[in-house]
Amino acid sequence: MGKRALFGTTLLAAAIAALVPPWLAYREAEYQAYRTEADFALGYARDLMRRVDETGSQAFRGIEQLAKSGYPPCSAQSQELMRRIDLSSTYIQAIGYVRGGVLACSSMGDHSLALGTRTFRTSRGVLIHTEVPLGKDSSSPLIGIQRGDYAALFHRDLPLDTWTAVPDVSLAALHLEMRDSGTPMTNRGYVDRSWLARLENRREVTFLTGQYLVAVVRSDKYLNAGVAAVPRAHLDRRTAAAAMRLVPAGTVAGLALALAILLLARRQMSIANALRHALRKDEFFLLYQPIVELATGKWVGAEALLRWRRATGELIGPDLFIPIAEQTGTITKLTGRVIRLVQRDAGRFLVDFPGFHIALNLSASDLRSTAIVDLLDRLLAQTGARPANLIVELTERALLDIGSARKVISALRKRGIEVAVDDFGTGYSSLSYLESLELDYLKIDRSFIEAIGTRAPTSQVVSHIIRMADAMGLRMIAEGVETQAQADFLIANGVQYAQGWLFAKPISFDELSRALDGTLPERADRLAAGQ
Ligand SMILES: Nc1nc2c(ncn2[C@@H]2O[C@H](COP(=O)(O)O[C@H]3[C@@H](O)[C@H](n4cnc5c(=O)[nH]c(N)nc54)O[C@@H]3COP(=O)(O)O)[C@@H](O)[C@H]2O)c(=O)[nH]1
Repeated sequence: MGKRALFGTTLLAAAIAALVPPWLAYREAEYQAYRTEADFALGYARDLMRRVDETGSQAFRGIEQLAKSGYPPCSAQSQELMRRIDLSSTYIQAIGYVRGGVLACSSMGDHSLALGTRTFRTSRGVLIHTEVPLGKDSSSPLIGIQRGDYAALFHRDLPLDTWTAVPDVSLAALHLEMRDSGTPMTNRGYVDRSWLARLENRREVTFLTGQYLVAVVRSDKYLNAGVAAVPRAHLDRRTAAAAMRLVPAGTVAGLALALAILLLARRQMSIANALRHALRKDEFFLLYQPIVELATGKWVGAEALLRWRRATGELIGPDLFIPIAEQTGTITKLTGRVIRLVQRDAGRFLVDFPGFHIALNLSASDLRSTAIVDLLDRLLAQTGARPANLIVELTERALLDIGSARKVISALRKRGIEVAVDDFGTGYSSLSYLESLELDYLKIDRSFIEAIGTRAPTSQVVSHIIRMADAMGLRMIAEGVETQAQADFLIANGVQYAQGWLFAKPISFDELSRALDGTLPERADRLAAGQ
């Protein structure tokens, strides 16, 4: 990524980081306000439903008592029973005997009362008289429930009488079978009957519609539903109050995050600048970590590992600067430098040791063009080494751009330079993905080697990786071998090569060369021959 692009990306990331937390805080405020108001609405609807259910229960109990009493209708005993039922109930206003749509006698006495024409028959055979006319007044406050020959009357508003504290909340109890027509059994304020459809098969539901937050609760006992509709203004006020608490905290978090991104980017950019300076000042050098053939213990190669020593003497590890070099586009220059350092260190060493190899790490950017192949060709030409003296290590991440990777890998292998997939198992690639590439070695990541013989969840992974590499015909190099037990396990499981502190830490080329003296037959022969 170029300097400008990095700068732009950083600013964009900082802007997003600054805006997202306050936005999330506002969404959280909306959610909390909705939950609170929805809980209130549900509470009102549930309470209304409980009262309506109790009204129905009192009506049906009274009617059953009268029907089972065996007293002749409107007899003195029957009317006495009606009065007792009426007095002992909290909701019933009157209960009586119905003849031809008229309450012929009731707990109020002998005078008759027409039940009106607005009557609905439920599927359970109950008649609901939604407007029982009281005298000349057509807007009757009474509602009647009739089963068989008896009916109980109620004051329509009785189940609503406790909600004086929330006068603008609409409330209604509706019979679920009344559908499009019919008056609610009881109601206050605006209620839309179509809201019932939102219940579907649920027992209760809350939702926002138009100017209301609505709760609908179905009765457990009867075919009724209670509805409570809270005006949206309540919700808006509660959202604003919650936002006043949460958004400032979100804003602070957002600004802190944006600042952290800017500081991190500044640090990255300063390291990137320092890297460019270091390249000019030649502050890099290589260490080589031997790669051991497990069956013989022989050093058969070494991985070149880059180090940066600043003018101050400070040593910086590749874990810190390689990722930044990759992000800032300096990595191809660094790889070029590594190749020149190998050339400088090894000289004609690889001609002397044709069986020895140097492994080089490449990054994703190195694979974008075949220029890397030309650099390696030049290294071979200038050192007199054979292609088999080089192994190229590619991380799974570098292989993500499979098109470019395939092109470079193919060019390398055509020359006889072998290719290893590095840090295998740490993410990114799938088996089928790897199978589609021509590879020679699979390096088993240190994290899996560490887990050998432990109770770590990944302890079994290494066996799977070994089986998989075998099946793909790949040779294996285990990374980070630190104990003899790990080495024994790897030998027993057929892993051919390893590197790690058990055998040797990364060392300078001079140390490598000295340590190899006499250990390789080539060098021993030459020494014996006095060359
Ligand atoms: N693109 C490039 N990447 C490079 C280059 N040089 C190094 N790197 C990558 O940086 C990562 C860290 O490397 P380093 O700090 O050098 O660590 C290596 C070994 O020192 C370490 N190691 C080896 N054996 C052991 C061990 O037994 N225990 C232990 N704790 N650490 C051990 O592992 C690193 C080697 O890893 P790998 O390359 O995966 O084989 C690292 O990812 C390097 O690849 C470069 O020039 N270019």
